[in-house]
Order: sequence, then structure tokens, then C-alpha cells
Amino acid sequence: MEGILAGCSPRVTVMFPVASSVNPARNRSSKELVPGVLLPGARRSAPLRCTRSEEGDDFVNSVEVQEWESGMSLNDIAAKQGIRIRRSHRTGHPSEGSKDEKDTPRNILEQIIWDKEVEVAQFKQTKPLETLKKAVEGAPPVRDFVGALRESYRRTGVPALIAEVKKASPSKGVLREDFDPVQIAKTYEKNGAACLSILTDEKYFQGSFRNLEAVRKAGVECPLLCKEFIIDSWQIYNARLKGADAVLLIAGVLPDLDIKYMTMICRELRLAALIEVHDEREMDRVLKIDGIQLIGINNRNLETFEVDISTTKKLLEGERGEIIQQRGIIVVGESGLFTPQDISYVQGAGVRAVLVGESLIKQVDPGKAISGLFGKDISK
Ligand SMILES: O=P(O)(O)OC[C@@H](O)[C@@H](O)c1c[nH]c2ccccc12
Repeated sequence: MEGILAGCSPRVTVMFPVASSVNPARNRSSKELVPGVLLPGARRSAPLRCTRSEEGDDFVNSVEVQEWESGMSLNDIAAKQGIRIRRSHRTGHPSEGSKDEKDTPRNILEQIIWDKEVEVAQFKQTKPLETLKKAVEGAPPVRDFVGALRESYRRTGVPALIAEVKKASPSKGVLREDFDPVQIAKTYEKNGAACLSILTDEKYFQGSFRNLEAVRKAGVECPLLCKEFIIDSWQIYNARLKGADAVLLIAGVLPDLDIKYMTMICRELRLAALIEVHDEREMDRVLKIDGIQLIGINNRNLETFEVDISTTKKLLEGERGEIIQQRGIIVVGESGLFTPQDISYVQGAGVRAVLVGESLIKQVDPGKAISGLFGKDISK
């Protein structure tokens, strides 16, 4: 199979650019995008080579690609899609004014993303993408994250639980001092969690890839979500190698083209992709992308930390909810869920799964806290 997209029907081999990093290749004309040849000096970690699929026709001719080729600034393209988070190495964001404004992150999410850029660049130097790709070929099989959610919902009649192994957060500080990720993961599993979410960001959440690996190796069977701020496809391969079955893609950070491209990589690696949205505009962008199976609605605004669980309801009302239902997309209600009333409220809005951290992890026994959260034992 040629290219990175093993699932694509091999009709035509094309080159395509990807919008998330400064790429010297973009100054070339599209005629120079020679099939089958990697552009020299391309900084993007993913290959600029792809086997076109049915959906790829649309992908390759998409407006974003044309904009990219026309030399539009990548921050401009992101801003046009309503993305407020700038990438530090991109230039020319319309709202960028003075030098100071360019050099200072405007909110915590932007700060996290700028730090992540530096971190990923360093990781890539020690472990190049090609090394990861080879290693992935021999990695153990992934577990069915989406299947586990469906099965749990069918069995219990309440939203499937993705329980989060979360030591700290930038908004709340340390949530639990005596933090043993493996023990917490095991008690979550025993008490009915369908899947687990393992935070891997070290600087802001005190998580780690060691935790992810440790939970996987400890014999926990629940599929695992790698909770990371993904800005580069290198991180997806890395997550797969460390034992993840699913990754998070945040629409408030990633332009459409990145989401499309990264979900294709996930499909190739058999990982589930949880696409996270927080407002109507992000939801509408995501609904325009084919093949999405899982959408997370984050009740927390990652720029301000405000939490409002009516966000979930608002984004599922009317036509949006209908489209989601028709396509069989599973919606995950994320953040700020504390009581059985909260769970029924989001279930009534249409969610089939919930992602919960704080309200479980802060309890003396986080596993036992699950029945308190749902108002019943969901382990049977
Ligand atoms: O602890 P809470 O409020 O139950 O939230 C869990 C989860 O939704 C939250 O950690 C989260 C949702 N999306 C994110 C993206 C990055 C970091 C963290 C998150």
C-alpha cells in the first residue's frame, strides 16, 4: 500500500500540503508538487504524499488547500475558521498588532499550545517520525474505544463513562495528592468505567506518557484515551506507541485541514479520534468533515476556564442534533459533571458518553464515587 492511508482506495497518488506548520514547500507552485516525491526541507512531520481516496477528491481541491497554496498565512487561515488560538511560529494573524502582542500568549490555551510546539520539536529531534512509524508496525493491537462506549451505553442505559486519570489542572491546581495512576485506573475499571482518559501533558496537568504506559502494562482492559494537546501528527504516532487506543483533537486549536488529515492518520493507525468542540462554530466545522465518529462537547472554555453544562445542550439542539443522530455519531459530554442530575441533563440533551475527572478523582475512593455520580452501580 502506497502512502500513509492504508484504508484509502488507491486511485490516484497526489501530493497535498498540510496547514499546521510553516512549510518552505508552500512557496512553490502547485505544479511543483510532484507525486511520490517528498518535498525537500518540508518541516511537517507527516509525509506530503497520500493515496487519494473517494473523500480525498474533495480534500485535495478544498478551499483550505487553495488558500495554503496561494501563500495565505497559516494563522490567517485558522483565524478565518474562527480559531482564536495562534501558533507562535506562524505569522500574520490579523489580530496581531505590536511585537509584544505577538510574543505574549493571550490566554492559557495559547500558552499551552506554544509550549507544546517547543516540546514536540524537541521530541522529534530525539525520535524522528520515521522511527516511530517503523515501531508502530510491531505495536500490539488497539482496543475498540468507540465499541466499548456503545456497549456500555447499551448495557447500562446511562451514558458510558470515560473516567479521567487526572492529577492536576491549570484551573484547579492539584486535585489529588496521593496519586497512583495505576491504582486509580484499576478502581475506575472495576467500578464500571467503559474507557479511561489518561492525561499526558506534564507541565500543566502533571500527567505523563509514563502513566499511560504504566496503565496499559498493568493489565487494565478498558480502551485508553491519550489526553494530550495534539498539534502535530508525530504526537499521534507517539500516542499509539505508548499504548493509546484513542486521541483527542481540539477543534479550537486545529484548522479543518489538520483535523481531516489527522483523522485519516488515526484511521490508518486504527485509533479512535475524539474531536472536541466548545461552541456552535466549532461544531459546524466538525460536522462538515466526513467520517467523524466521536464528538466531545467540552463544557469548559479552555481560554477562560468557565464551565457551563448547558453548553452541551445548546450544541445539540435543532439541526445539529439531528445530523449527529442520523450519522450515528457518539457525543461525549465533557467537564463539570458532578451529580446524577448533571448526568441525566446531558443524557437528555443527547450524549451517549461522559468524560469525568474532577468529581471522581477528588473523592477518597474514586472508584466508589462512580455509583454516586450516576446514582446507581454501573459495573454490572
Ligand atoms: O475534571 P472535569 O471537569 O470532570 O473535566 C474532565 C475533562 O473533560 C477535562 O479534563 C478536559 C476536557 N477537554 C480537555 C482538553 C485538555 C485538557 C483537559 C480537558
